[in-house]
Amino acid sequence: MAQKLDDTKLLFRAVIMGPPGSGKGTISERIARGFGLQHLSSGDFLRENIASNTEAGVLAKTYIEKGLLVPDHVMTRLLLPRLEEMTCHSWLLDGFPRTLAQAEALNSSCELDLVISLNIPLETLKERLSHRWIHQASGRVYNMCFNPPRVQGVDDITGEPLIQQDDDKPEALVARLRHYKDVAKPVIDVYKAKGILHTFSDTDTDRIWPYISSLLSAKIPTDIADAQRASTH
Ligand SMILES: Nc1nc2c(ncn2[C@@H]2O[C@H](COP(=O)(O)OP(=O)(O)OP(=O)(O)O)[C@@H](O)[C@H]2O)c(=O)[nH]1
Ligand SMILES: Nc1ncnc2c1ncn2[C@@H]1O[C@H](COP(=O)(O)OP(=O)(O)O)[C@@H](O)[C@H]1O
Repeated sequence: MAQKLDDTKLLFRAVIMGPPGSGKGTISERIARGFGLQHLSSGDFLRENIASNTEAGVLAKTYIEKGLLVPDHVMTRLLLPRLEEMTCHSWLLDGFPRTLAQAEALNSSCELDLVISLNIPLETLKERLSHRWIHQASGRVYNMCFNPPRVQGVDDITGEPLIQQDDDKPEALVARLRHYKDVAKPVIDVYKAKGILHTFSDTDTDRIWPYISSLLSAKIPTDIADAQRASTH
């Protein structure tokens, strides 16, 4: 159950996991909008740190540029203090934890209520990522078929050009997916053993979403969702 802080406030802490392209970012945005959870994306947070040249950002950049995961101690040093600042908020973590060591560090700092795991077929992932374009500065994601920008090739908010990432190319993607599976399996096993794992399998985000939405509606009382929405907007 959600952690009780005082008589009026309940907090809800969730994690969303899934391979690259599984729709974590897309679903996280819907959850943030619909249920008022603060969306915390490790990728966005790293990009912010890189853009503002923090010590951790400079270090993380050297790994990301090589297509590697950022070391666990760098990730936990970055993310855990951020979570500690959010003691009064309900949140949804996207992209963290990715490894068993990160899951253990998170475990010792807070109690999770729910883990959503997206299980999407390989062919679907390849197809989606080959159509993915992003606005690099903000991390905003588009898909030329599923959610195209209003003007082709241009970010809706800033009007700046969109780019396609090298690691969304098919050869790089297969290696990334294999790596994801190896690293994520023990993390998924931990959450399964805790009884908080919910796995969703389909080729389509729009078909998965109603199930996630009703799960969250059952777990997050309406008044809490309303209060969270009011405090995040
Ligand atoms: N065709 C199609 N595309 C989708 C669907 N759901 C998401 N997408 C698109 O697929 C791409 C990947 O979705 P994201 O939400 O970025 O996935 P992610 O899991 O956050 O990906 P990473 O950032 O690589 O971890 C984006 O271009 C989405 O717009 C869907 O149901 N159908
Ligand atoms: N929890 C994490 N542990 C290690 N590295 C991470 C983590 N989250 C993000 N990263 C690094 O940041 C990069 C960008 O992350 P993200 O935007 O989630 O994109 P993707 O899921 O496509 O790899 C990752 O490829 C990885 O190098």
